[in-house]
Amino acid sequence: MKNKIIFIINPIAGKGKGRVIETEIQHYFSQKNVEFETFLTKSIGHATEIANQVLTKNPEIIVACGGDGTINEVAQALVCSNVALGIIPIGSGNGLAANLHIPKSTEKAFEMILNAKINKIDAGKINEKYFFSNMGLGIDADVINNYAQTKTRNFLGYVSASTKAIFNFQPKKFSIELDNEHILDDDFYFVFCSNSNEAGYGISFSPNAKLNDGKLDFLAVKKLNFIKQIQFSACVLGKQIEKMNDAKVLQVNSVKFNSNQPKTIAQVDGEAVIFNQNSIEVSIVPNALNVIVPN
Ligand SMILES: Nc1ncnc2c1ncn2[C@@H]1O[C@H](COP(=O)(O)OP(=O)(O)OP(=O)(O)O)[C@@H](O)[C@H]1O
Repeated sequence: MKNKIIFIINPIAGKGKGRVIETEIQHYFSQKNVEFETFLTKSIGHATEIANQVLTKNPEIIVACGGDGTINEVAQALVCSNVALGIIPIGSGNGLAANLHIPKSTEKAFEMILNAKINKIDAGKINEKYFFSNMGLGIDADVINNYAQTKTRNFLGYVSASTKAIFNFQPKKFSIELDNEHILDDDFYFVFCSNSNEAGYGISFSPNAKLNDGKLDFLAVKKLNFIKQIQFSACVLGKQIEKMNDAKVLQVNSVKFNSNQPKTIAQVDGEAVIFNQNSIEVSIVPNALNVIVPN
């Protein structure tokens, strides 16, 4: 019998898929020659707690069943360990899973876990917290904070959260240091660091990002008028953001953000995070995580 596979399932992820996946896992894996266990998350942060607890049982693989938020919580515990992260993408956006080409079909994703082909990917670090897909402090952070307060966890929920964010948006004042040198001091519409080339729903603010290049893809866009905001959206949808004159696109190792506000509203892997600090440091940890990928 192969070593243990642990499944950590977010029952509220996606469009209710989290509620049925446990039965599918039990049905599929009980027919295979593997030892496995399933756990359901109860609240925000619980997936990290479970992952830390089950690491003491020396599992071979811990599988996050959910979206980018659940993957982030499970992977926090696996950074720089030998345990591989598996992903069953049942979230609503599934940005990281899309970049890794993880099958959307549950059965194909199960097969992938059994094949256990492992690649190393980098992790981003924002202060003491890891991210694997992206983080942002601009209008995206407002969208995600609005989304966190809605009950509609699907694309329509993002549309409604985005509309609210656009109409209420106040530019964010930051002083930005890139690789301890470049200084940008301005009011920003968008400030973003990415490890992955997809943010979810096929949308990308960093189409050239690679998960294993040891670099962060940085994007900053100064405050924009309404027409330019439409131009920004068109460039993002066309994956041509570097062609926009107002956009600064760079690959870096580290970024420091300073603001004159006592707290900083961020989105980290699509989840709302509030830092009670005005100084945010972002860096990259190369080859930090073993991830199961398709053959
Ligand atoms: N039982 C639970 N009740 C409420 N929230 C939960 C529960 N378990 C986990 N969560 C939280 O649900 C949030 C959303 O999870 P996740 O990102 O995996 O799904 P999603 O938002 O549908 O997918 P995506 O991020 O790909 O759009 C996470 O912040 C997670 O901490």
